Amino acid sequence: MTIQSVEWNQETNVLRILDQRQLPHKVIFVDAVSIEEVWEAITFLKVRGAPAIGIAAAFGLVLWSEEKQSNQLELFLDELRAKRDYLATSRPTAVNLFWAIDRVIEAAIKAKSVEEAKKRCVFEAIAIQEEDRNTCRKIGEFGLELLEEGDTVLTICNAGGIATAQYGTALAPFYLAKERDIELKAYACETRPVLQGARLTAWELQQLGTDVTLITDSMAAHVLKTKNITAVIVGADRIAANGDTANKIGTYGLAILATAHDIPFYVAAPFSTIDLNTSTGEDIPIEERAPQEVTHLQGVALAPDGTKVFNPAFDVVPNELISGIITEKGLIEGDFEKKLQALKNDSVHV
Ligand SMILES: CSC[C@@H](O)[C@@H](O)C(=O)COP(=O)(O)O
Repeated sequence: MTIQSVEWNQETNVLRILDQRQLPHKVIFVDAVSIEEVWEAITFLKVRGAPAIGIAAAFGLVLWSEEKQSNQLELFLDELRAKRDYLATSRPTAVNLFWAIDRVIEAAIKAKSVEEAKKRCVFEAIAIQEEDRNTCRKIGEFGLELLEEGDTVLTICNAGGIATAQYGTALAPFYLAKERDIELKAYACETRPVLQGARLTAWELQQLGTDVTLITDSMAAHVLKTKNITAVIVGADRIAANGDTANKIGTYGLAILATAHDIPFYVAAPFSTIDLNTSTGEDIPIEERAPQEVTHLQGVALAPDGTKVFNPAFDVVPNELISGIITEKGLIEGDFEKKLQALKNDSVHV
């Protein structure tokens, strides 16, 4: 059984969170018992990766609702909405956060009593997590169809099982390949400044028994030119209506490099990451994080005191550089705008 980034305990009302800041050296779980602790866990990257952030936030609302003593439904729902707004301030880019907490609110407002609203909150959060597991498995299946035995994939950041309910998005094909005894190889960009590639992807693929080679981000061009890379596959934090995709800083550069070397560049993401209310990548809010992430490495200062820093956590890949978007409904290619719109609220497949 793979490690779960977020696990809800129905008996104790505790949310167990894998503290991803401690990986790969320590596999430590922390217990969140309040909505504030969930906010803190998301903001400071104990839990990270778009789908996992959404799942954690949904359970954050559950934690609040389970604690709330009230018989007045309207008051309860007003406060729940305020807590939704509070959680929405934890990180700005991954749209799964807003999607998940809005789903919990939509479920709760159908209730006729506080008791029922509380039950609906738990039910919805569990459903979001369960659905994500199934969704990621399907992404893995569709992703694997693009690959053959012996292929090598380059990725960035960590879009793996610990960034989702299970399997991951960009890493999901590796899980499916392992089940089917198909050998795939991976190159993982270390992903400065927070090193999700080195700390998380290298660790996760090692656990899986996949042949993974770690490179620094600046080696990507050389590797794409010389290492017979079949495809670049990355995750996403938000996909705009026209297909422009925000993902971990460095992803845009990889898309340019993949295009220059005539290597397909795929985005793997669930439909919960597609935001039709955001028209283009220009409208996606890009999180800027603390300068210390750049000036320091694991607490050790690299730059002189007072160095000016720019630290955007994400960048945006324009749709024309994307060969296809691997979703739970299949591979989307071509006119993203039209196809995303048609598929988003529809049960049909590509
Ligand atoms: C399946 S996770 C997809 C994305 O959220 C992932 O690629 C990513 O960029 C995560 O950034 P992070 O800052 O670690 O939350």
